[in-house]
Amino acid sequence: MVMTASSLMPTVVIGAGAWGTALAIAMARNGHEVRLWGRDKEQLSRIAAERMNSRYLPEIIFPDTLKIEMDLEKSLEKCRHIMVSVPSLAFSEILHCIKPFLSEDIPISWATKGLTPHNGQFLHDTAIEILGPKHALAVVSGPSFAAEVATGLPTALTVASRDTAFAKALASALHGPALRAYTTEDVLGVQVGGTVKNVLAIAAGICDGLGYGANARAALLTRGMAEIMRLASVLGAEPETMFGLSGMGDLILTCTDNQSRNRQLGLAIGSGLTVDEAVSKVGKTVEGMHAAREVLLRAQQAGVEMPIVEQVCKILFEGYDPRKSVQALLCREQKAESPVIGKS
Ligand SMILES: NC(=O)C1=CN([C@@H]2O[C@H](COP(=O)(O)OP(=O)(O)OC[C@H]3O[C@@H](n4cnc5c(N)ncnc54)[C@H](O)[C@@H]3O)[C@@H](O)[C@H]2O)C=CC1
Ligand SMILES: O=C(CO)COP(=O)(O)O
Repeated sequence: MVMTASSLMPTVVIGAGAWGTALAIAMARNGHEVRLWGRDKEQLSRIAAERMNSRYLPEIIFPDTLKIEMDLEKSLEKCRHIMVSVPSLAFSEILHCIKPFLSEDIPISWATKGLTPHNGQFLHDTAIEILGPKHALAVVSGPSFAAEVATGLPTALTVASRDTAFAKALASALHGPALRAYTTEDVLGVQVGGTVKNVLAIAAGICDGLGYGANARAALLTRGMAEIMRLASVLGAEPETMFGLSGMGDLILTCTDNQSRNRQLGLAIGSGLTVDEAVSKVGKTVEGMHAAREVLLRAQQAGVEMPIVEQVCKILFEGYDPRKSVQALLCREQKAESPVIGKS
């Protein structure tokens, strides 16, 4: 059977946070039958009664084709596609939880950005390890704040899958008057960009919180991009992907706009709060905080220098003074500017 947007319906979106809800709304606005499930039953009942997710996306009324699903097991029996949108910390737990109810022809996508905690795996590898090799898998990524997508502001996304039919069908399910969805086969590249940019957004927030100005921010973004490129190329991703929506696009968005929770954390640290105080001030999902150490470890294993990521780790986990970290970056050995492979 040819895979189309309609053949992916009903889709069950797992994770009724900001992004899961926004993606469910986007597909439902295109007339697709979508079910939204979250682990908090009380919150789900409230969403069902109000026809909106007032905690994360207030005032956005759900389209009629978006239904709330209280019983995950039952919804999995009927669905034709599952989209996971929980934080990376919960990703493998969710896959273990749904696995017993899945047949192998059900395609799975996720919008989670980050790595699997403790082993630092990319989520695609974790998905294969848990679910086996038979499911079609896709990653949704790109510069996309949930609130703007839910409001219907213009946005472009990338759908990455080794299964081109699935990528096209999912892109078409998401594609609407204000949402443009592109496809790529570079699953690894899309995951590298979406993961590392969160760590760099913390760095950009710190830099701005310290009041270091626009020149410093531009330098940080550019050198941060060089770090992404180096890691991506050593891991085997396509360099072009880094210049696309899921790489440079998301790096620019997250490092420069205060809607980013990663940037918010950095801003709070840069303005003088301790890391613990900053975490509780932001009080939301901050993926870069979880990914930073794992990204650095991967870079070290691959022999890639990522000085900005390294300083972010020192600030987050070793109590380094952010001013001293910036100083350490500025004091690095003088060298030719080179964002290319193998150089630093
Ligand atoms: N918010 C945004 O604009 C965007 C978010 N993302 C990514 O999407 C992922 C989810 O982020 P958000 O929706 O923003 O987070 P959120 O904090 O708004 O919501 C997360 C949801 O996951 C649920 N959850 C947490 N642990 C769970 C578990 N063990 N089992 C089931 N549900 C669990 C929470 O109850 C909550 O409903 C993250 O990886 C984030 O980087 C990607 C693009 C845009
Ligand atoms: O990934 C995002 C936008 O593309 C959301 O960024 P934050 O998690 O930093 O809010």
